Amino acid sequence: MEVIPVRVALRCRPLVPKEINEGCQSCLTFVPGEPQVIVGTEKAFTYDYVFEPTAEQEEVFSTVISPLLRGLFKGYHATVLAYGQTGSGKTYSMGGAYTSAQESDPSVGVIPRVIRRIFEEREKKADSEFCLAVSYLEIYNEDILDLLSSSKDRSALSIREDPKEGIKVSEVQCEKPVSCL
Ligand SMILES: Nc1ncnc2c1ncn2[C@@H]1O[C@H](COP(=O)(O)OP(=O)(O)OP(=O)(O)O)[C@@H](O)[C@H]1O
Repeated sequence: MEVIPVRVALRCRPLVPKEINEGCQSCLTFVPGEPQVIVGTEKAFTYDYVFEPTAEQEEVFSTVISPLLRGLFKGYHATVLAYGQTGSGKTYSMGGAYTSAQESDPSVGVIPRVIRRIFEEREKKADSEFCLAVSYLEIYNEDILDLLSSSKDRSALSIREDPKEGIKVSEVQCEKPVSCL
């Protein structure tokens, strides 16, 4: 059987206070023990994982992200894509609204948890050589912006296809330690 290297997780967030005040109601039913939701009364959708509103960040992380991190340390690439309409919880799940003061807070999301785990793993594997680098891009109104750029008026970057390196964003800032250069 062909292995599909893409997994889809559905996370349903709790109603936010504004929705509760407006009298909104959840329209999803969760099928116990199955990664399946029913919208209304009859439309059923099945995913690789389904998280109910009560699921906490730790559960999402240990179920969906931890296997990717195990793969990462065996040399595989990993991509996590948050997709959903505005207000559906992408920033919350990815942990984009995170400050260093909240580092150990159970509410922190995927990104700070991944970073913590990578550094912990690096400590454990003292016999391996690591090179950690980071870039941070935003696509806004179809423009690609470099969030690590300190220049005040960030100009949009372009995507190019390099015969050797493949598709890349030219001139993106990549923060890496001197030992990796
Ligand atoms: N699992 C959750 N538990 C509790 N609150 C949540 C959860 N997911 C999202 N929220 C809350 O719902 C609101 C909207 O979430 P968020 O800002 O993450 O949405 P978004 O998908 O990033 O929206 P946008 O596309 O507009 O940036 C926020 O107030 C957030 O705190």
